[in-house]
Amino acid sequence: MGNFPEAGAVARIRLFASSNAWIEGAATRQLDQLAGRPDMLAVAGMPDLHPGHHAPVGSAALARGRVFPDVIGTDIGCGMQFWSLDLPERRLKLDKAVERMAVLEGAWEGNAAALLDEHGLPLDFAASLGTVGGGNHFCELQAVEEIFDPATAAQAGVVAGGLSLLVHSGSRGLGPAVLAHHHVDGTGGLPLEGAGMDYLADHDLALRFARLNRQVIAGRALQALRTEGEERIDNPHNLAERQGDLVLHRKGAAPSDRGLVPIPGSRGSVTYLVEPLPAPPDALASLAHGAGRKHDRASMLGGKRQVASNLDRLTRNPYGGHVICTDRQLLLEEAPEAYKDVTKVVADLEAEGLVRVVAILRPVLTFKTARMKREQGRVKR
Ligand SMILES: Nc1nc2c(ncn2[C@@H]2O[C@H](COP(=O)(O)O)[C@@H](O)[C@H]2O)c(=O)[nH]1
Ligand SMILES: [Mn+2]
Repeated sequence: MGNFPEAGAVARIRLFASSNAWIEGAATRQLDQLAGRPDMLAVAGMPDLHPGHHAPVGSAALARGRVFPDVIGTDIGCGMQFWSLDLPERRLKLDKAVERMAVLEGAWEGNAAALLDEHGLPLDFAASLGTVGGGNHFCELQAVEEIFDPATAAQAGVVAGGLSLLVHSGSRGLGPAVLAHHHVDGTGGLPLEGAGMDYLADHDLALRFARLNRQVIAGRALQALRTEGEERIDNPHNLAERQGDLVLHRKGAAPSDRGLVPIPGSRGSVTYLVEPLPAPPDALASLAHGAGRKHDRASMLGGKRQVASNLDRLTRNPYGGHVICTDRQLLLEEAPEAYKDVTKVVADLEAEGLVRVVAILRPVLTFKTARMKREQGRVKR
């Protein structure tokens, strides 16, 4: 992982963003606080950096002999899964697809318990396997906008006129249960020996649950679209990775050591498919995982923006595509304007020599889950 200062010394901090990148002071302060935790060797901030609960989203942190569950947070294993479809864009019947993809709102009708059992995973959250979950999770059908490197794009099944699916979801109820079980007060984390290893064992189950969840969601979407497809990329961005006595934490940071990486912007902007380049050790084998939030949820619900938005506008995208989401509040919170400009984020990664753009994809149909009725009621009060 490179030569970093020894534990006890000041951890190295590196921000991979241009001076005009949109990065809040609160996020850089969180990056400094992360670097000040015990046994921390190095932290990296990506251009999608924004404030998180216990650590900034868009960051990676390397520690010796210690793991920090609160840094990874509740949605352990959340990530992006990319599928190529055997359906050319010219054969897509968008109206039918909009109608059929709505099936994702309900529970999966398959045998979740049997599948989890087969994968050696706990059954406690079987009911949510194959569901997208709320917030900024999504399942999105995408079309090819531009290909810069056809040979590399073909490795991910991206060809002119083709369609792909990007699934963003995590470990549903399992991640929060794992964090609650290994709760630590304060910012001291857990020593790797003992309690830290116990956490990592449960964390790994949540990581595997999250990947399986994305696979089931993709399978349901393919069935709804009456097509077949192939999983090409699975890139988790909330995870801890142990390498000997080192622990690499990623909080909303995409691993750059697993092949091509999709970097989505929002339901109203493009996704970049990038190839990671050999990077300096300071980057901690990580990249931006998206555009990153520019405005928090509360400010997206504020006067001006809300007045200007009707449901029709909110459920269309600038490319003529559709958004399936029956929850107006969520549509506002997750409006494209809530996010930074993904083109600038990717330009910063390119300028830092971390990636090369392989292709650009545009959103055709985005599915977002409506909040549960009970939750909606709580928010309104
Ligand atoms: N293509 C889409 N991208 C989206 C959508 N909603 C959010 N996003 C992007 O994904 C990341 C995910 O962030 P995370 O911190 O929740 O893991 C976010 O930063 C946005 O850039 C969408 O509907 N479609
Ligand atoms: Mn995520």
